[in-house]
Amino acid sequence: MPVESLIAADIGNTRVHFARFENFRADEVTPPVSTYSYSTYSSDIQGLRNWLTDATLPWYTVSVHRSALATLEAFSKIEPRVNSFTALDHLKLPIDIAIDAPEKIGLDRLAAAVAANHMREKDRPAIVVDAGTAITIDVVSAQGEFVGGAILPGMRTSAKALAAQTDALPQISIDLENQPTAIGTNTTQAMQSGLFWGSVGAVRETIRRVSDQLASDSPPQIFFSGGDVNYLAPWIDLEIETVDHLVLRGVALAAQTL
Ligand SMILES: Nc1ncnc2c1ncn2[C@@H]1O[C@H](COP(=O)(O)OP(=O)(O)O)[C@@H](O)[C@H]1O
Ligand SMILES: CC(C)(COP(=O)(O)O)[C@@H](O)C(=O)NCCC(=O)O
Ligand SMILES: [K+]
Repeated sequence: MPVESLIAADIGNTRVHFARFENFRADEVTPPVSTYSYSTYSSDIQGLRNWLTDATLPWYTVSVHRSALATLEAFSKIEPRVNSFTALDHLKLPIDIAIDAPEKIGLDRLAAAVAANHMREKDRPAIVVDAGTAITIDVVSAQGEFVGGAILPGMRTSAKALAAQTDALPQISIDLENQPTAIGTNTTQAMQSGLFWGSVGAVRETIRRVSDQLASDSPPQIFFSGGDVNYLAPWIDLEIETVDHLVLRGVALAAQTL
């Protein structure tokens, strides 16, 4: 039976994203009617309560952060507007998985792949880029199997690593709104340049290598999503499709199959 109205949650390492879907249709991968997010570390449950409507709905989640999942699950037990709470695992996500240890795959990666698999043109493989705490670049084959991908640090994660691993480099804030000058004339600018343009180049090169390895008859369709997508995507110089809430849409699709 289709689950037309539901709450989907994507519990990431920086933010937890929620979406309410109404009149969800799998054939259209209907976008959410409303979204909310809180920090993974502070879990603003009161803000979540305020965001909820009066409707009592079933909840479905994917998580890559255990304590934030535990916090949300505890909330679900005391909140009357949570009808049911399903933490999806790889067996409940509707996609064939062709990797070494399917139970170890990040469920956000898998949920995004579910959505991309649904949205891609038949016979074209999909490459799914999700830019958050980590940047993940994953592949759905032309046959619709999740076949693996690549994981690299997100820009803020790389910035933290530079500050932590050196004596002299400061912790810098990453200004994603303004693209940095390539030739930095001070330490902060130099770090900003390397982090930003390095990430752009890393993503582009990885997509190129992945495409080469796929060697598919039809070119892969490239989907971009995640909190930092709007900063990264304009610089990739490839035909890409930016999709809001790809992981959450994958969760909503999975709910239809349970
Ligand atoms: N310290 C921070 N302060 C403000 N925003 C941040 C900070 N760290 C990350 N962000 C933003 O939070 C968002 C996290 O992206 P998201 O896709 O939700 O990642 P994840 O799934 O890893 O939690 C990004 O837009 C990122 O730029
Ligand atoms: C790679 C990730 C850390 C990305 O997390 P995110 O940036 O969305 O917070 C997450 O998908 C994860 O914990 N994966 C587990 C290992 C794997 O996917 O192979
Ligand atoms: K990510």
